[in-house]
Order: sequence, then structure tokens, then C-alpha cells
Amino acid sequence: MPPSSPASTPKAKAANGPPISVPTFTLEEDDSKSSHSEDDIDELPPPSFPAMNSAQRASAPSTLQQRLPLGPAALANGNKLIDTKLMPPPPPPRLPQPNRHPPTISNSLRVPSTGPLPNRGPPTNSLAPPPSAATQIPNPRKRVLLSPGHSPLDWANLQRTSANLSGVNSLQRVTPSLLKQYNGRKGRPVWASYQGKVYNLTPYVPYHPGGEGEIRRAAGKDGEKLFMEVHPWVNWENMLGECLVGIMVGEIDTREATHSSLEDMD
Ligand code: HEM
Repeated sequence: MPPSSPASTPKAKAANGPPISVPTFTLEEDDSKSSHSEDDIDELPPPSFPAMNSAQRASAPSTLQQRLPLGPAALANGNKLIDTKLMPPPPPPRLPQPNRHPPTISNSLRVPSTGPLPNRGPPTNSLAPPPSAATQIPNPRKRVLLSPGHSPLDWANLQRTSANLSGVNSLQRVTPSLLKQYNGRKGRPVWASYQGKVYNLTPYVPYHPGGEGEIRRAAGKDGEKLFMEVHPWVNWENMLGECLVGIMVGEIDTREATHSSLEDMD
């Protein structure tokens, strides 16, 4: 086809005989050339939708009502013209609506689908400022601020590099009455027993994350119950291995406990 040919349906020519007139049409959107003029439209019957007494028709702008149906977007459908711009929109997707049902006993027992779930901690206050250094952070675990150089890591290093932190040269037999004397008062060492073994807690006291006062509560006695009440997950034996003083013995061994060590007995 030559480039200058018009954009119209090619006309078929009869091979023989006189040329037959074929009706033509164009795709131009010019109203004036459209097969339906404004005057034609005014004479057409109103569209079947929206209904004459419907709310949609009542709320439609008056200019649109006058121009029903519009030419360019109108589709021919038999004698009727349907304007695609004014077709009803598709129904909205059904979304779950909160509080659609009045509260009933069964509703109130159901887990809410929106908002914070129960038992998931206190609701967060999105308007509250973020915690700063000056903000008081609650400390339910009663941890204390350890002095510099007394972190758990520092203690681990001290244990690793020290041969003996027990304060005794050999393992001792310790009676309950002897243990009682090492209660940390008046500068005395802090000893405590745990599962039949006696430990010198003195070097560890300033490293205790729960504070000196707390660990001193076990001084001079069996500390297992107190210890297990607070932090059963802490490994006493590993942490205080270099602080082992000896073993607990009954009172009957008093003389031996005070004057001899376990190694002397062997
Ligand atoms: C005697 C050996 C003890 C050792 C080796 C020891 C060790 C520790 C350790 C490692 C922590 C930190 C726990 C963690 O981060 O999870 C801690 C915390 C604490 N300890 Fe001890 N502790 C001892 C005895 C005691 C005793 C006798 C008490 C109280 C009667 C006590 C009370 C606390 C408290 C209140 C905390 C802070 C709370 C916590 O961290 O859970 N501790 N201790």
C-alpha cells in the first residue's frame, strides 16, 4: 500500500463488470463525523441503567444527566446506547469489617484479629519517646552497676590466669561451725558451701552482677538454696573453681578440720 493512502478500509473491486459501491467507515473520534450527532442522542430513549428513580441518577452531576449517553464512549447495542463511563462500578471486594457483630459472650472470648494480642506484653505507646540515657529503665532482675574492671569477662580472665583464689594452700575439711566463722564480717573472708563443697567467695564478691549485698547473704552458710532461687542457670562450680576451699564435714571432725588438710589425710 502506498504511504499516502487514507486510513480507510480498502475497497474491493469486482474483477469483472461495473464497480460495486461498498459502504465505508472510519475510526475517527470526531463527533461531527460520528454516526450519532448530539441531536440524535437527545432523541434517543434514556438508558436502562441507572433507573430513572435511582440514587445513582439523582447524585449524578446535572450536566452529565443532560448529556446521557455520551457520544465518544457510547457503544451501539441495538437501538440503545450504553455509556461505558457511566456503567456501574464493579462491586467492592468484601473486606472483613471490625465490630460488625454486636458483642456477645462468644465474641468477647475470641482472640481479636486486630490490635495487640493478649499476653504479648504491655501495649506499646507509639507516642512515647524512645528510651534515652537519662530514662529510668526498670531493672526487675536487680542487677547492679559493677565497678570498672569487674565485669563477668574480667572475672573469667582472673580465674583463667590465677592458680589459686581460695586463700588456702590445700583443700580443707570444713565443719558447719568453722564455716560460720567465715561470714565476711569484720574483714573476715566470705566462705559459702554448695553441694558439700566450700568456696571462698571473697575475691568474687566485687564481680557479682547481683551486687555484694546479695552474695554476702550466703556468707558463712550453705548458699545453695539462695543461689538456686535466683539463678539456677549459673554454673557455680565453673565460675568459682579456683576458689574451692574444701569439703563440708560433720562437727565430729572438728579437730581434724581445723588442724589438718585433706591432702595431709591422704
Ligand atoms: C555464690 C555464688 C554466686 C555466684 C557465682 C553468682 C553469680 C551470679 C551471676 C553470674 C549473675 C548474673 C546472672 C545472669 O546474668 O544471668 C548473678 C546475678 C545475681 N545474683 Fe548471684 N551468684 C552467686 C550467689 C548469689 C546469692 C547467694 C544471691 C542471693 C542470695 C545472688 C543473687 C543474685 C541476684 C539478685 C542477681 C541479679 C539478678 C539476675 O541476674 O538474675 N547471687 N549472680
